[in-house]
Amino acid sequence: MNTLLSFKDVWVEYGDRIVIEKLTLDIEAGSFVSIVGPSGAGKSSFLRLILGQEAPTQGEILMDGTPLRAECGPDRGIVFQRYSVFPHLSALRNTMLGMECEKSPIATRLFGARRRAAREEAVEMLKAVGLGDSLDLYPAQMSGGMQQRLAIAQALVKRPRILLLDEPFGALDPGIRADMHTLIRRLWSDYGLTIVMVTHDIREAFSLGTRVLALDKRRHDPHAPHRFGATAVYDLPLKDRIVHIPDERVSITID
Ligand SMILES: Nc1ncnc2c1ncn2[C@@H]1O[C@H](COP(=O)(O)OP(=O)(O)OP(=O)(O)O)[C@@H](O)[C@H]1O
Repeated sequence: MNTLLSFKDVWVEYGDRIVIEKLTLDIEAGSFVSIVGPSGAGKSSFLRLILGQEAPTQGEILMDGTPLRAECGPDRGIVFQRYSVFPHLSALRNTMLGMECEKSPIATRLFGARRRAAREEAVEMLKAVGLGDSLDLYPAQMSGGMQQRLAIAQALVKRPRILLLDEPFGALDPGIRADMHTLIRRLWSDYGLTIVMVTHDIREAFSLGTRVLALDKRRHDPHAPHRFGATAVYDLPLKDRIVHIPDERVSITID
């Protein structure tokens, strides 16, 4: 087992409200972890911890054995249910922007050969998500499914190792969802990603995940619901969907 992330007795508290408590678990490189749980159980907080947008109140999170930096890095990308993309930019500019911000944080614009290289990478990524014919469209001219494809391209163009998905398909029609499931499986495999996905759809959790993790409170105080936080109450590994780990990148086959 090649552990990518380790949570060691992690707690998240906001003032006197405990949201996550005593969370200890490892996430294997190349796995696809589905996170389920009731509303308010701390699923998005869990993603924010991995993203580095938030630091644990207690405990520690290790990535490759070293403490995770409490800042968003290019090694982690995220896709939300909606509104991830910029409405005033075309699909191509939306996809290039991530690279421009990273490589030119002040001007957020690249020039000359670097710009041409970024454009090529963005076009490749848009092709990979099925938007090769929509480079010049603006989000308002796209369907919900196309916008989510764009959000995925935007996250993946920075070549993250970990892709975080926060109910990414929740707002889509069932037929489009099925297409998106096929897409995300392919990208997971092609790019050797480790995926952590929050979903309210239990079927989706089981059909995509190599592991399903349920976050919920083990203890309730009806007079003070904020006193206890959620932790991993179920942690179910699903068949052998993870495989070879050549070098550091991971290749995956799905049975
Ligand atoms: N910055 C914050 N300050 C105070 N409380 C917060 C903050 N962020 C989240 N919370 C609280 O933490 C709890 C967990 O929120 P979180 O969004 O992680 O839950 P969730 O499981 O993702 O919920 P949902 O399924 O409804 O999206 C909620 O009670 C929320 O009100």
